[in-house]
Amino acid sequence: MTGKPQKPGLAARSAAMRLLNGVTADGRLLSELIGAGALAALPPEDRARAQRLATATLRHLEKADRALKPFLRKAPPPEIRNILRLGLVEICEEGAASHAVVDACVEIANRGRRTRPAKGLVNAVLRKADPEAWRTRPPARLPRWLRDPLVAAYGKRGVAAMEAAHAAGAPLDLTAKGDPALLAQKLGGTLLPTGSVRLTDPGQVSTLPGFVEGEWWVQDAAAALPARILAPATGEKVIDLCAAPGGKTLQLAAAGADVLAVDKSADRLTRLTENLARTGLSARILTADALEVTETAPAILLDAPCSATGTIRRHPDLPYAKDGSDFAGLIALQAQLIDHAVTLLDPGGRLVFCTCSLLPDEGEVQIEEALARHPALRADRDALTLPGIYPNWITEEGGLRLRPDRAPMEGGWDGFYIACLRRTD
Ligand SMILES: C[S@@+](CC[C@H](N)C(=O)[O-])C[C@H]1O[C@@H](n2cnc3c(N)ncnc32)[C@H](O)[C@@H]1O
Repeated sequence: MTGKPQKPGLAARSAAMRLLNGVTADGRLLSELIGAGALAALPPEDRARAQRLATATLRHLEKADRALKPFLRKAPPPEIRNILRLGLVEICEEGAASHAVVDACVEIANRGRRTRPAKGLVNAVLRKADPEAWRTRPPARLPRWLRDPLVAAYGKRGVAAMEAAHAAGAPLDLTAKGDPALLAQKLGGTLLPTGSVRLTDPGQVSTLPGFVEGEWWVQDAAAALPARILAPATGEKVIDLCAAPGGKTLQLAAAGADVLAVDKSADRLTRLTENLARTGLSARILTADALEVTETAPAILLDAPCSATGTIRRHPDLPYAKDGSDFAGLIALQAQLIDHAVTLLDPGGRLVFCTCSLLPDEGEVQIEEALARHPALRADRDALTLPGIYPNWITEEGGLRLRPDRAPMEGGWDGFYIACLRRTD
């Protein structure tokens, strides 16, 4: 071995910095960066630590920028700003020992040609980190490109409440293959009124009892609702048009439906196949563009590709990796998929449309326009009446609006929009 031994925690912090730069400078999602091997060279504990640090920094990014502003005469270059953000969040939010974080951040700055000149600044600023003052600051605001349309839809107070929910993060929700009450008991979790099992401090998911045996799968409580709303009868044929990686397919199969799971991504369908194998459930799988499906069914689920803005509390990188420029294409595709799904519905059949989005263009507006285009469809409000769902969450056009700040139970849920459309001709 040559060279000085690495300071403890430095490898994880350096990797977290690379993740942070990849999101904020290159517009890549954490999942893409990690999937492409960004953490592959690290031992498992450093990998977990790097991911946790990068995620925490992104979750509190705008709050960190506001806290740093008084100490900076001018905006620092992006890489230095990210070192400051990371250090501040680790001290103030993660409760790490200040001197260790300052030393590590100075060392990280010292290692880069472009960041070296700023190591004195990093040292001086991070020494002033004040966890007490941090606690009194409001949560991170969303970037303007996303905040503006959300304020237009939900008002400033609504968006501030969502931002508080994003800052709080998310618990782990599971869907049981069998009896959820028994699963809640077995894992010491809480059974939510909607039927999901919630764990607040789960540790590593794959080591929880029943994972290997396929007794449950990870699925946010909001994401578990579309299949419950579709409520297939035993043996009923259901087409799941955008199915992978398969959380909803598993629910439909567990309910005894005869499921055709369609997705155009072969890679994502591999995960669906693995999930079916682990849980011992079955579905027919079709790798295809949903727009080319010709089979018909009395029940169709369309979990359309969308902005995923409802999942920010789990994926705080999203507001920084994206800028909304690809959303118009997604919104147009959603409308096309709805129109095609309607042609596959048997007379009297039902189509459940959903998106994990907070944007009305991918929910309320989409369904309002679909109802105008298809006079034979009606929105089935009764299908949305489930335990744990408040009547005032039902929207004017007859859909269900779920928001991260809107939940009676401890811990909130993801943002989602769900509507059940029935063919009346
Ligand atoms: C929101 S995800 C589905 C999540 C899934 N329903 C679940 O519960 O695990 C959207 C899916 O739509 C798929 N997709 C996008 N465009 C498609 C198309 N034209 N035809 C079929 N699948 C499509 C994507 O590959 C992605 O897997």
